[in-house]
Order: sequence, then C-alpha cells, then structure tokens
Amino acid sequence: MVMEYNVKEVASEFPNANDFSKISKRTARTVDNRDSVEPKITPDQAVKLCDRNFGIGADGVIFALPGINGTDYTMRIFNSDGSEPEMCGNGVRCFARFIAELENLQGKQSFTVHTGAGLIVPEIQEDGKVRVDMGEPILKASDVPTKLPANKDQSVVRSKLDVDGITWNVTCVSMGNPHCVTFATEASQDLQVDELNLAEIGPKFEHHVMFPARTNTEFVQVLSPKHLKMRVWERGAGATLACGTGACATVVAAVLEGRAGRSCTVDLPGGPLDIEWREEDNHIYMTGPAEVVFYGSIPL
Ligand SMILES: N[C@H](CCC[C@H](N)C(=O)O)C(=O)O
Repeated sequence: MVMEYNVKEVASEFPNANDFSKISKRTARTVDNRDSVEPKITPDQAVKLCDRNFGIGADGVIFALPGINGTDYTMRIFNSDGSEPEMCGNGVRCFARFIAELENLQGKQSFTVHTGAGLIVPEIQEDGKVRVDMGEPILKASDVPTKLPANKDQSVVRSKLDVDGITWNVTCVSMGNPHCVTFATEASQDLQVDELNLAEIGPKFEHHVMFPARTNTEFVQVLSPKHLKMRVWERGAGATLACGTGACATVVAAVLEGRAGRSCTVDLPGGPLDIEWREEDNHIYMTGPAEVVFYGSIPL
C-alpha cells in the first residue's frame, strides 16, 4: 500500500516541516527534525522533493536534528541524488535562518551545529547575513580523499589530472566533503568559466577514478588577488548556482597556488560569498545571505 502524503500534510504531520529555498541561490529544503534522531524522510523521498519537474525542486534536503555531545543541533543533508554528504556550506546558512524562524529568534544569534564535517558555528549577523565558522580545511591527499599523489607536503596542489584527454591543473581540498579546484588546463592558463560546458565535463570529474568518494569540482577565474569567479559541478547535485564549501575550497586552493590572498569575494552564478582563511586559527569563515523565497508542497 502506498502511503500518499501531501507535503503540507507531512508538514502538518511534522508541524515544522518547512521549505527554505534559494539560499544564495542554492536551494535547500529544511525539515524540522528536532524531535527525532533519524531523518523524517528517506533519501528516495528527498530525490522526489528535489525533482525540478515533478517535485518542488531543490539541490538538497537538510534536516535540523537534536544536538550531539552538547551541540545545539545536528545537521544532516541529502543531495538531490539521495546521497548523503558530510557538509553543506550554503545549507548551514539556510539551517541557521530556519532555526531562528522556528524559535522566533530576532537579531544576532549563533548556534553550535554537529555535522559530518565536525563542529560548525553559524552566526546570524545584525545585517541579516550569516557568518559561518567552517572549521579548518583538510589538505592531506588521502583525507580529501584523492588518489592523486601528494606533490606539496602531503597535499595535492596544482597537480595534473587527465580528464577525457585534456590535462587540467588541480588542487584538492576537503571541507569535510571533497573538492577538486581548477584554475587552468595545460593548454589554457586562465579559464574563462562562462565558456565551460559543465554538463559535459562535470560528471567526468565527479566520477573520476582519482576520487574514490566522487568529488565536487570548482572551475575558477582569478579577477584579482581578492576577487574570484567560480562555477561548480557538485557531487550528487550537478551544476548548482552556488556552493559554500566549494567557495571555501576555492580560496584555500587560490592561496596554495599563490593566486590570491586569504580574504576573497567569490562570485558564483547565484551571488557573491565573502571567504576568509584566517591565519591565526587556520579556520575558514564564510559570510553570505540566507532568505526564504517560496514554499511548496508535494505528495510523498
Ligand atoms: N554536493 C555536496 C554537498 C552540498 C555542498 C554544497 N552545496 C555547499 O553549499 O557546500 C557534496 O556532495 O559534497
């Protein structure tokens, strides 16, 4: 027997199930899961929710669960293909805004959130933007993970990667989830990111044998040492309009390759993010918007 649930009923069933969308143009649905340690919808249902033709449409589904080991909350994510990543940078800004709405909090707020990438601390600022302590980047090749041989200490920096006959220069960074960042191919030292066919090359990076957990891939153009332009093909979601962990990985890669400073604005198709890789604590801080733009419903 198929249990037909209209998402509104699901919402009424879970009175706080809500839809937070278009966070920095990365759309995410956030589910109030504070009363249960297991996600209230399955990965298959998340795929249905995310479907842009027969569902509401999103890049992923985020769950606000009870905290672990003293954190305020736990965040879990299902990508639009149903896979579960360790972390979602734009998603954690959705999460913070969602919690503030649920708990009717006003003004400056910060939360401790347990994630697959460890402790993450989003803070809603007076101007409404959300600043997130994204923790430290993970650079050890085997921890990204990548099978590419380390070529700078234990990390992969501006290394060669053959993708379907084209040699790309890549730097590999984990923000809890894997990222392959490229600024150039052997033949073209400066990418014109708007000219790239992401649908064609994205999956070849995502499923490349050198990335045993698949990878998110960022294609980057350096506009200045403080200003980068990036397009992303996301693991489990495809081409999205923004990727928070990807923007953080991009700045780390730019610093490691000597292309930019530690504080940059990263322009994504969905809007800019301000990223700082702070030398004092080696943490990365991401600042960007978070807003509700529409609600939807779907029978599950
Ligand atoms: N697709 C990503 C998860 C979402 C991360 C990204 N959208 C972000 O905002 O950080 C992955 O599988 O690692």
